[in-house]
This record gives sequence, C-alpha cells and structure tokens, in this order.
Amino acid sequence: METLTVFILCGGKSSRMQSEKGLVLFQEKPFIEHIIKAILPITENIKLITATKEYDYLPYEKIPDIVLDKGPLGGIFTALTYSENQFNLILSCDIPLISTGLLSELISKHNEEAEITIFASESRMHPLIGIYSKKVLPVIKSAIDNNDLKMMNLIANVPHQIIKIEESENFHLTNINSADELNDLNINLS
Ligand SMILES: Nc1nc2c(ncn2[C@@H]2O[C@H](COP(=O)(O)OP(=O)(O)OP(=O)(O)O)[C@@H](O)[C@H]2O)c(=O)[nH]1
Repeated sequence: METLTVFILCGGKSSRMQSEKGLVLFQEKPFIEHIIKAILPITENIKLITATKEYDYLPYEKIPDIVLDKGPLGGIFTALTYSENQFNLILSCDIPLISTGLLSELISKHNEEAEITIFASESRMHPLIGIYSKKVLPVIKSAIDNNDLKMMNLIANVPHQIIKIEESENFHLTNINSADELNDLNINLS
C-alpha cells in the first residue's frame, strides 16, 4: 500500500463517559496513548481530528471538524478531506486494547478495490477501525446532507471488504463508552 495516514477521531460529546474519552486512564495511561503505541511500529504519520486543546500535549497534527455535530461520520469526512493519501486508517479514540498486530493484519489483508475495509465477526462489526479510501468522500457528503449518520449505512453503500474475525477477537477491538464499561474491562483483565 502507498503511504498511509492514521487519523484518530477525538471529537464528539462523550456523553456516556462524561469526560474527554481519549484521555480516560486505563492502566495509568490515557486511551489515546495506548492507541498511539499500537500505531507507532507501523507509522508516525498520525493526525488527530479534534478541536479540544486537551490533546495539545501530543506531538501530532490536530485538525478540527469542518462539519459539526455529525458524529464519527463528520470526523471521517474531515479526515478524508484533509488527507493527501488515497488510503487512510481511521480509528476511534476509545479502543485501548488495540494492538500493532491487529492493525498490521487489517493493513496486510486490505484489498485496494475496497473503499472501506473493516473487521467483523458473526455478531459485531467494527466500523471505526478501518481503512477508508478518499473515494468515499462524495458518499459521506451526501449522507451528511441527508442527516443519515449511521456508519453501517455508509458501508453498505460503497464497495467494502470485511475481514472476518472470531468472536473471541472482538475483545481487543472493543470500544469503551462509559465508566461502567471501563470497570467491566478492568474486572475482566484482573
Ligand atoms: N472528530 C469527531 N469525532 C467524533 C465525533 N463524534 C464522535 N466522534 C468520535 O467517534 C468515536 C465514536 O464516538 P461515539 O462513541 O459514537 O460518540 P461520542 O460522542 O464519543 O460518545 P457518546 O456521546 O457517549 O455517544 C470516538 O472516537 C469519538 O471521539 C465528531 O463529531 N467529530
């Protein structure tokens, strides 16, 4: 694959967590630092889609949303608009268990015919751990214009690739949305 940029989505309301989600501590480190650690063996080309100053301590470019209050789809719209590459790894900021191995698997299995490539098991899809082509921009634009913000609708509307995983592999891809989910994760790991 040509040069890959990684965009981490750090916007939104965090209404379930009630604090900036990417900065929630897990094993004494903010979620976002776990994610960056997993990315760095692959590339240092990392950008954050955020307008929040709390991320200023991280030495990566920050890009504010160009459309507001459109959820992850709005964040992806901004990422792909600014990206200089055809293919882009898009990650949410609430996946502290993500690993270099899983990201490498996504990249190595990616089929360049696909405009979106994501992991899914029988029961779960992971739209916010995916490779997105700039080609999906017009489809995202029209979804936003129609206020159809569901990620699964976007994926269904473009040529996509599903990388099948076992149910047990969902654990490492899980996003943590609330303090209760974080407690459950800590209990699971203890
Ligand atoms: N840049 C950007 N990222 C967003 C936006 N909305 C959500 N995200 C990110 O998308 C990912 C999934 O977010 P969600 O869990 O759907 O939404 P959230 O606003 O973070 O949380 P809730 O308010 O609890 O739903 C996280 O990484 C968020 O930071 C947005 O409007 N802009």
